[in-house]
Amino acid sequence: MHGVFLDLDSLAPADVNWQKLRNAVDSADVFPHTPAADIAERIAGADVVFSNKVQLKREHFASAKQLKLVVVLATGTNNIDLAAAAEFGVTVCNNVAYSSIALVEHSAMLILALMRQLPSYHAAVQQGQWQTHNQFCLLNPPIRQLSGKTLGIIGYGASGQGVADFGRAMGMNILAWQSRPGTDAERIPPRLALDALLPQCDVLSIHCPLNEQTRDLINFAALQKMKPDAILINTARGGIVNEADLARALNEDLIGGAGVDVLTEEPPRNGNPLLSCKHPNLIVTPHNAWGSREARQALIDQSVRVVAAFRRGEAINIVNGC
Ligand SMILES: NC(=O)c1ccc[n+]([C@@H]2O[C@H](COP(=O)([O-])OP(=O)(O)OC[C@H]3O[C@@H](n4cnc5c(N)ncnc54)[C@H](O)[C@@H]3O)[C@@H](O)[C@H]2O)c1
Ligand SMILES: O=C(O)[C@H](O)CO
Repeated sequence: MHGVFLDLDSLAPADVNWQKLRNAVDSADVFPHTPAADIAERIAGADVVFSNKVQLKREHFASAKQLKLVVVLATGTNNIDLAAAAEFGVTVCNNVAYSSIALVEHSAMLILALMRQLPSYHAAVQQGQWQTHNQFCLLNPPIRQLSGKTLGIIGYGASGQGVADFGRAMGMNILAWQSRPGTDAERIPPRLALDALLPQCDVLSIHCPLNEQTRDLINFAALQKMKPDAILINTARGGIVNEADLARALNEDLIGGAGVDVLTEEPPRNGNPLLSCKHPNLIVTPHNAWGSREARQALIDQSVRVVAAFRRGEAINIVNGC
């Protein structure tokens, strides 16, 4: 079985044991990254393709005659044409819950930083405002506690449940919006329609996949329904939140702040409304919520199991029903 790694460097492989995944196939071509124009040629002789964020489209599945398996080195599979893969008999598997702890820690960091106005206070100290103040402390803009506030979760899967647990530990009330009914074991909190959820949230955290149902889910109309001091967190995918609408909502003080780890274009070579937005309570991180060393190793370990299960004829983590 011949494997092709299209974007190994996206895993920052230097401090993890990725060779065990290389050894899960009989032979391999390993590319640190792959420009779109080179994909077809590189995967032409592959039985298995490993991709984190390289986009695999219909034309690639049509031309890669030997391809049997795509292992997405991520949870999100929005970079893969899943229907086309199924049409050409290619199984697509992802990695589940490997980064939940990292995601929860990153989301918690953003929630706390924004509720406590960390960007403004950091800037104030750097600009010398504390040094020249007539009191011993700075208390403007207002600092808010989490206890007693309402945390809304969109997408109550691995990371959504983990962020809900963090919220409960902080004394928050949890509400969730989820596309499917949950099991008792998942302890899904009251499920509300999105329109009913939005006005109640002090913090809204997004944890659903990007797909045709969730694209632009949080648009200007949705943002207008939120509390004027609400905090929006998106560690899921760019495109679920309309970025121009979010920048406008921040500029017009319709919400109190936002923490965003993901953008529609990554890296954002062509600019982005959120990168030019100067709102004092906006934090943008470079899609690295998942990226702890522990999570990257867990991703590799799980991918080894995915390949081994496929080779045994007992595929796991299938996302395209094939
Ligand atoms: N920023 C990062 O570093 C990072 C890391 C891991 C995952 N992610 C993204 O976060 C997403 C969630 O990750 P996860 O591990 O919690 O995945 P998960 O599959 O465990 O949970 C996703 C949940 O969303 C629900 N859902 C699906 N469609 C929905 C819809 N239309 N409306 C509401 N809920 C819907 C699913 O039923 C599921 O419960 C991934 O799809 C991925 O795109 C980002
Ligand atoms: O979906 C994921 O797992 C993250 O975006 C990291 O690739």
